[in-house]
Amino acid sequence: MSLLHLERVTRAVRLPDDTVLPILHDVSLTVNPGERVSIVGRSGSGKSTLLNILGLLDNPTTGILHFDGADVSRLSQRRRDRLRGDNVGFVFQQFNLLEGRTALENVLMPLMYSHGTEFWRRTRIASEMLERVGLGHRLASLPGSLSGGEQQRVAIARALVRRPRLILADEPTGALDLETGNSVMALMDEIVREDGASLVTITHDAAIAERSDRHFRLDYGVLRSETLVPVPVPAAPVLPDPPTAPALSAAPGAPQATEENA
Ligand SMILES: Nc1ncnc2c1ncn2[C@@H]1O[C@H](COP(=O)(O)OP(=O)(O)OP(=O)(O)O)[C@@H](O)[C@H]1O
Repeated sequence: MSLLHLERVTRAVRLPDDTVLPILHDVSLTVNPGERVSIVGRSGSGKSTLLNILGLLDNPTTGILHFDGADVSRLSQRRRDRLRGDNVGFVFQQFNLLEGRTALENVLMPLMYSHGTEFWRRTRIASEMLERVGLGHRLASLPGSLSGGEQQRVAIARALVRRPRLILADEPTGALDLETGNSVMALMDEIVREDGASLVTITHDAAIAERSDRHFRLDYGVLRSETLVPVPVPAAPVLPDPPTAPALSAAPGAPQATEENA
């Protein structure tokens, strides 16, 4: 059974002048357990609107949205919130960590809504998750004292600490340099794979999109499946052959070896 299933989903908003602005048009998408999907699209194409629907934060205006076989539109707000809390983790471009709280306290946050053993063992679970992202030695650090890559690793630990079945990543490398972004994505991929979760990544970056199993493009609210052309690896520069003769004697104007100066 699919984890997430959208069929002919539309989303429109009513503007203050009472006109209706359509944002998403007949979006159909199925995400299977363990699958990694990327969505690219220009600014204003409707990515955040779609992400809010995928993450059960917002309802479609029309169309079908099923999560793990359940028709989300039929659920009460309380049950939908619980379904989201138990099953969905979010990773954002700007990390969205609580500034006055330590790394450990940030990762503990989602566990405050857990139940039973998960709740009682929460400090240990959060510490282990921070160890898993390589930050076991920074439990007491405040976000402001961590680098961008470290902050995103805390955010990943927070998103994954309840072992969600779906992770939604919105431009997860957007605030990081290329190298840090790649290592953060590699880490997230690894944990997502180990936990068997599904990952939906929204990105502008073709190299990040390439990591996914299936690729989509959102254009003016229309979602299309896409075949990615691999990002070309720049060719190594061609270096001139090293000089074979001693440079000094070959250079114009260089003193010639004579009997006097030899
Ligand atoms: N509540 C709203 N009221 C009015 N317009 C809205 C509302 N929500 C979204 N829009 C409009 O719908 C379009 C899509 O917005 P959305 O935020 O989903 O785009 P996006 O692809 O995430 O953009 P970006 O990459 O710039 O964040 C935009 O033109 C936006 O102004």
